[in-house]
Amino acid sequence: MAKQKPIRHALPEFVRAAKHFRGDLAREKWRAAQAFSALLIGVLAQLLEPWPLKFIIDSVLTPGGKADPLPSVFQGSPVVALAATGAAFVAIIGVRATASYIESVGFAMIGSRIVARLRSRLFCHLQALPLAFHNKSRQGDLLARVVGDIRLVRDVAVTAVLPLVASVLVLVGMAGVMLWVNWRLGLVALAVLPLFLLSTVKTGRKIHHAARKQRLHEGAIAASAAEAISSMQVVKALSLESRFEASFAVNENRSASDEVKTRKLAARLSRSTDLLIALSTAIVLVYGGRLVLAETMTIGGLVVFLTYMKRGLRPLKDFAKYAARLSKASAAAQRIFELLEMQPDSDGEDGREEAPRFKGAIEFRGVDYSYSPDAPVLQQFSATIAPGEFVAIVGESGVGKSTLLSLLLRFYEPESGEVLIDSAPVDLWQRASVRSQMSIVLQDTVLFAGTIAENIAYGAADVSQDMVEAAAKLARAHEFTSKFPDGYETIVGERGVTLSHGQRQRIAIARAAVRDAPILLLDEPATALDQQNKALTRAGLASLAAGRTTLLVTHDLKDAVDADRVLLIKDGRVAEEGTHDELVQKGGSYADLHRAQRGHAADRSTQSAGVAAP
Ligand SMILES: Nc1ncnc2c1ncn2[C@@H]1O[C@H](COP(=O)(O)OP(=O)(O)OP(=O)(O)O)[C@@H](O)[C@H]1O
Repeated sequence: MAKQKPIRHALPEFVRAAKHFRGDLAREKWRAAQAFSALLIGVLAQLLEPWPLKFIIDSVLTPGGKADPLPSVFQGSPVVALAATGAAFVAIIGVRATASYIESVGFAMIGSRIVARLRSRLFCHLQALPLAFHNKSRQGDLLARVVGDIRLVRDVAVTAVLPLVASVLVLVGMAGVMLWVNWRLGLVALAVLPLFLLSTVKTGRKIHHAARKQRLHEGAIAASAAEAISSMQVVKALSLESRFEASFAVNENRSASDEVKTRKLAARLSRSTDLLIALSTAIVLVYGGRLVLAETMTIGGLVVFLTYMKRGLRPLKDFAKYAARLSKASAAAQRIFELLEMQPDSDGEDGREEAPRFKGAIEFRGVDYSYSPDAPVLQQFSATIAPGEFVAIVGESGVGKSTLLSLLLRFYEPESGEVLIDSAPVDLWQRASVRSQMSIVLQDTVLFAGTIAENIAYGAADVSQDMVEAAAKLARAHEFTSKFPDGYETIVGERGVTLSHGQRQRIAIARAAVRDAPILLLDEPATALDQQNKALTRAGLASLAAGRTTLLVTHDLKDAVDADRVLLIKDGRVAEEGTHDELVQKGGSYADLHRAQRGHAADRSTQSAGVAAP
C-alpha cells in the first residue's frame, strides 16, 4: 500500500500541471516536434556510438575475427577498415552533437516561453484577485511566487525535466538493444531497476516533503523582508530592527536546515543509486566474462554491452542528482497553481454590460456588511445621495466609513441589501466600468516610479499634456511642479524626487481630476497635513468636487462645514444627518464630537493630531 501512495499523489499533480500548461504546450507543438525529432535522432546516434568499437575489437583487432569476420571490402587492408571506422565514429558523434544542440536550444526556448507566459498569466491573475484576498496575503510571499517560484520552475524545466525526458528515452532504447544483443545479460543488467524505483520512491517522498517546507520558509523570508523594507521608516522609528532580524533569522535557519536535509537525502539517493549501478555492472562483468570465456559472446559484444549499461543507466544517476531540484520545482509549481486556481474578481462578470455614464445618484439600501462573522460593521445601512451632492461622512474610528466607499467601488459585496447608482444596482454593471466613473483620493497617495506628468495621467486613458496641466492647476499642483528644473518631467516615486505629503496629495487630486468622473470618493485626503498644505489641498478638492457627487470620509469636522449634508455613522447605520450647523444645533453625538474637537484645538499640546475645531 505504502509503495503506491506517491503514485496516487503524483498523478493528480501531473493532471493539475497538464491542465495549466495544456494551452501553452499546444502553442509550442511545432517547436516541440522539432526538438523531439532531434532528441530521437540523438538517441539513435547514442545507440550507434559503441558499435564502431565493437567492430574494431571483434573484426579488425581479433585475428581471424571468427564471430564477426572483416567485410570483404576491407579484406587485406585493416588500416583502411580502422580509418573508415574512425570516420564513422566521428560522423556518429557529429550527428549526435548537432541533434543535441537543436534539442537543447529547442527545449530551452519552449521551457522559457511557457514559463514566461505562465508568469504573465500569474501576474494578471494576481491583479484580478479580489481585494479581500490581497488584504489577507503577505506581499513578500506573493512576490516570492511571481519571481522566485517561477524562476525555479523555469530553471528546473529547462535544465532538469527536459534532459531527464531525453535520458529516459535513452534508457528505453539502450535497454531494448541490450536485450536484443543478449537477453539473459540484459535481464541481469536491468534487474536493478525495481530496486532503484523502490529507493527513489521512498527517499523521493522525503525529499519532496523537505523541499516543500523549504519553499514555504523562503516565502516567509521574502514576506518579512518585504514588510521591513517597505516600512523602513516605521521600523527605524520604533527600533524594530532587532525584532525583524530575529524573525528573519528564524525562517532563514529553518530554510537552511531544510536545505541541508534535502541535500542529505539527495546525496543518500545518489549513493544508493551508484551502489546499485556498481552492483549491476559487477554482475554483468562476471556473467558476461564467463560468456566470453565460453565463447558464446565476443569481447566487442561485452564492451558494447558495458558501454550501453553505463549510458543507459545514466538517467538513474541524473534522477538522483536532480531529485531535490525537481521536488523544489514541484513545490514551487504547486504554490503557483494554488494562486492560479483562486477565483478572480472578474468572475461572474460574464454577460454584464458596461455601465452608462452615471449622473451620480447613490443609494445604500438596507446594507449589511462584516469582514468577520462575529464583528458586524454595517447593519441595515441606508442613505440616499443626490447627483452633485457633497456629503461628508463622519463618525468614530472603525464605524465603517471607509467600508462604505469600498462597497461603492465593489471591492466587497454587501451580505444583504443593495448599493445603487442612478437607481440601478451597482452589480448590474462590469466592475471596471463602474470604477472608471469614480475618482478617489486617499489619505496616503502612492506615486509610481515615473514623471509627475505620468503620475497624473495614470488617472485616465489618452490624457494630453494640456489636460495634465489643467488638472494640476485645478489641484494646486502646478505651482510647485513648475518650480522643479524638469517641471512635469521630474521623476518621482521610487528613486525619484521625494515629494512632501501635501504635494503628493495634490498630485492625487490632479490624478482624480483628469479622470473627469461623475463620482468623487475622498477618504481623509487632508488628514495629517500642515495648515498651509491643508488649505491648498482643500482648495484643490473644492474645485474638483464642483459638479460631482462627492463622498468625503473625514475625522476633521472642519471639512464637514461646507458639505451639503453630513452623515454621522454609529452602530452600523446613519445616526444623525443634516448640515453642519443643523447637527451642531441638534445637540446630539455630532455636537459632542464638535465640542471635543474644539477642546482639542484649544489644547493641542496635550492631544494627538488629526482633529481640528471648525
Ligand atoms: N480588510 C479588512 N479586513 C478585516 N477587517 C477590516 C478590514 N477593513 C476594515 N476592517 C474593520 O472593519 C471596521 C470598519 O472599518 P473602516 O475602515 O470602514 O472604518 P472607518 O470608520 O473608516 O475607520 P477609520 O475612521 O479609523 O478609518 C473596523 O473595525 C475595521 O477594523
